Amino acid sequence: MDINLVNALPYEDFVNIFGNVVEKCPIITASVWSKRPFVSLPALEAAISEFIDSLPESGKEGILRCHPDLAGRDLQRGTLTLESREEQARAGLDSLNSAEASRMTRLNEEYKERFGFPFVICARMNDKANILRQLSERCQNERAVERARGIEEVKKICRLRLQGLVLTDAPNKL
Ligand SMILES: NC(=O)N[C@H]1NC(=O)NC1=O
Repeated sequence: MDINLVNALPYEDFVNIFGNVVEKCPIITASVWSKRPFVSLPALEAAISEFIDSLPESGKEGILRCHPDLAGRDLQRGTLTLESREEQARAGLDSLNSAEASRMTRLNEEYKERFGFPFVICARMNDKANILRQLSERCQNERAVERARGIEEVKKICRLRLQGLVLTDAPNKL
């Protein structure tokens, strides 16, 4: 999809197509529509990033809380968003053995208990062993470090989702 086409979209279509580039946060997409025209895809990405950075810390934590656990209840129940389902499958999180699954559940709970938001990592850039290792290591961090780290990961997920929508000929939601 050409950037000129993106810029020409009415907000209903823009939100419909790009509303989940940040998981379950269509308000971000709806807000950056006002910043059109974007000179390029990275400019659209930068506008999203700036919006996120402008939020208070509670808002950033809110974004993290919109993310499903990795290999969690939503995956088991089939209630993940399409994007998250594909990302988690790509990292092999839909085929954990029982030892891996129980370790993931225990560490996810420990992480949420400690920080009050879920562990977020760009699943497409990691495999399951790496995710488990980072989950265990990041449980040891300070809350502010983890908040910032989680937001960095949200931005990586967003970049890959945007690229998937704009740089491919994948059918969009129009
Ligand atoms: N918890 C978490 O990191 N979830 C996200 N990660 C990712 O790549 N897709 C998601 O939904």
